[in-house]
Amino acid sequence: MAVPTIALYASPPSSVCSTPYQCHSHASYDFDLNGRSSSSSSSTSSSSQKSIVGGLSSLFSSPTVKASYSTGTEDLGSLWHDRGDELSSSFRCSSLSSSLKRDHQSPVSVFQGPVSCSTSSSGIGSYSRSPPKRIAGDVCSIRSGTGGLFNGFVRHALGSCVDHDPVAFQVLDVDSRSSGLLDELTFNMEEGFLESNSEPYAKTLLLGAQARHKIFYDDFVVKAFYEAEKAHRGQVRATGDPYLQHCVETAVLLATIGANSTVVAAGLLHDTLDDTFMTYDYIFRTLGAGVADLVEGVSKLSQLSKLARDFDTASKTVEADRLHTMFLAMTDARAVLIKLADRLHNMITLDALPSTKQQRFAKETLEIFAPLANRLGISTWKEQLENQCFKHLNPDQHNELSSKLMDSFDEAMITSAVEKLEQALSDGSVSYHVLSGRHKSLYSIYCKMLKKKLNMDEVHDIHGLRLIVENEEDCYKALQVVHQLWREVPGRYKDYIEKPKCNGYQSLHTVVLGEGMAPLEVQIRTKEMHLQAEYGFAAHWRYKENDCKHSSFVLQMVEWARWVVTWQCETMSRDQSSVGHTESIQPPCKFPAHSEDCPFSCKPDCGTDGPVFIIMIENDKMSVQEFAANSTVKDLLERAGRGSSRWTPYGFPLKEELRPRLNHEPVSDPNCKLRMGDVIELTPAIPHKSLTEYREEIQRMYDRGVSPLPAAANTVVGLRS
Ligand SMILES: Nc1nc2c(ncn2[C@@H]2O[C@H](COP(=O)(O)OP(=O)(O)OP(=O)(O)O)[C@@H](O)[C@H]2O)c(=O)[nH]1
Ligand SMILES: Nc1ncnc2c1ncn2[C@@H]1O[C@H](COP(=O)(O)OP(=O)(O)OP(=O)(O)O)[C@@H](O)[C@H]1O
Repeated sequence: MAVPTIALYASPPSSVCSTPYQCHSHASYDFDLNGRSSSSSSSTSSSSQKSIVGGLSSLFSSPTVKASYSTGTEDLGSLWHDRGDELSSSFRCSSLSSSLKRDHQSPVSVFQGPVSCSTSSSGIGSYSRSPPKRIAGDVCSIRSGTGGLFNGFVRHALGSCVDHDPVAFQVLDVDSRSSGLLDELTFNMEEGFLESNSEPYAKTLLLGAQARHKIFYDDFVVKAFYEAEKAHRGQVRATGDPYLQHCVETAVLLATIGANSTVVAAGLLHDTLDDTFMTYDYIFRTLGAGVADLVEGVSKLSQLSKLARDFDTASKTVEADRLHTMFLAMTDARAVLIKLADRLHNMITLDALPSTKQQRFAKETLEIFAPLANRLGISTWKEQLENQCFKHLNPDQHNELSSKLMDSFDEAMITSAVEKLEQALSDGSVSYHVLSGRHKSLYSIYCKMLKKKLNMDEVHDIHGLRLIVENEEDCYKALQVVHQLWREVPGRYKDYIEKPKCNGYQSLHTVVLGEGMAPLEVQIRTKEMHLQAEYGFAAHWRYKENDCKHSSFVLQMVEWARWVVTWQCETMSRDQSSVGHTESIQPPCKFPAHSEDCPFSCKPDCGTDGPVFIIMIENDKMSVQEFAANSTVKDLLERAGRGSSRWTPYGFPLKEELRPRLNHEPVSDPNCKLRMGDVIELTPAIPHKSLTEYREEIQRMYDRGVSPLPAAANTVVGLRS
């Protein structure tokens, strides 16, 4: 019997949806890696190409049959080493200065080969099925080049995958390892030594990871594992479990979404810079720049997230939004993936912490990390993060809702509905690309009930199916099949094809009474409509964040990060044993660019470099501020009311403690340009009076026997020294 498409969601991405697929050439999706639109059509090939629609949506969709990895992580019990809170609450913690340095922008490729149009024949996972009249796939092209709209962002956010020097591109990362370029840093393996000297539990942990994902057999990953073991030896989490367990679980989560060996290795070592004596240079020497840069990126994100938590910055929507953007833009987007995996495992094991800390972490996760997962399109992580937060922040509502849902929620109903619809479509000779099902997450149900003032029975999309077909005509044919198969719920049919929503969203929606008369929402759309719904201006994350006002730069930046991360995971899931891999990798489709006249498009007047977001700390308050590209420290000081004619490059305060600090170092040149993710700490306000005048005033007060005004004394920092 054919395995239903729905089963794809239960499997790791190495076997995710593999329905061969047609990725249409479409003018509005034609975009090169540097953001330049072009009207050339995609190249085609008859060979199997992973479905952009099926693959991209299924890779990160919530599992219909519960994902196996979530059970795995929970099985391992509760681990928590509350590093965040052990750091000094001041931003002057020692690791910050190292993690915030402005170098090491290593051009590490996200991909493992040159960008080209050649066709990969691999990637047909074991869960592929044969839908009626399957539609053949073709391959989309992508061009490399330099310059263009997104360069500024892309360089920061995506590493070299957009530094498209095609020559450099070919020698980076895993290919470079295999071609021997980095021989001296990699496989003079002391692995045997490490292994024989490791703690006994280490072997068990490694075997456990290998049982869950084959990437843990990769020599490079095994080497990283033993390095992590060595670095964290003796460290325990709050539960008394070895710290290494957390590193392994983080790496398993990454492997499960299809991350490659570099990312998984960095996942294993993600805490080493902050929590152990391991240095950037050591990681660079033993595992290469790719891993070292990622670990450093994660460390930077951890520091910033801690700052935000300490200052409660993210509770304000605008600031939270800037933080999300900054996180995506300041570092390789893959570092964000690692940070998300780290946070997800920490949330799963949150019970080990005292309740006040549980609250703080849950709040921060809901404000920062769940939206980030949503924007990157990793909905399984987003849902798990939100559900965990919900459990800790609203335990009563969580308990009430989950016990109610026990009665109404029916996993098997979705599987069976998929099978029935599949059969009916086959009988009616309606072809389709992907048929998928999902159940709504507990937190999403809760939010919908709150927002629309509904009780649970009135939420009609707890069980949902989505059908992606070739063209509009098939949408309506499929709708008929659905309505013949199940009874329609009156008033719930919506034709967003004939009347698209104002954001351009198109789809047919209907609610029918499925098995046991439970409502079942069915969405039917073409693959172009689906691409817009996932990646374009009607993207689901924007639909969900409709109360946020984003600049078009930010919107498109998120689209880019999401698209590239998805691409990386898709391609890696096709070839998990990536070391030595030489086959060229191609993107799953062209970037879904906006049409020329699209009101949501990033207009050229945004400049090629978008805004920069920085963190400003002033008088014990932290804010995330947006500046135009090329702004300087001086601009920031002026905005903060600290502009001073004295602060020319040559007239900057001599005393270091009077100067603002940029990433922990006193600024020596006010014309220094601001960069995404910079942390600027302003010294207490410099009084307008000269220091001499202040000294004299204080001396006079002292002479009169009056103590100086506390405020004044506080502000005159120079007097303290
Ligand atoms: N990506 C994307 N999805 C959308 C958009 N609008 C609706 N959807 C999807 O379609 C589902 C149902 O939307 P509608 O039929 O408009 O229903 P509604 O008015 O929001 O209310 P309900 O029927 O109660 O869900 C949503 O839950 C989303 O999954 C959109 O603008 N973008
Ligand atoms: N009927 C459906 N079939 C398959 N997937 C769906 C269906 N409806 C939504 N999804 C997908 O499920 C994921 C979770 O969506 P969720 O149910 O939380 O929100 P929503 O249905 O889009 O919004 P809302 O709660 O506002 O109605 C998203 O990726 C969404 O695209």
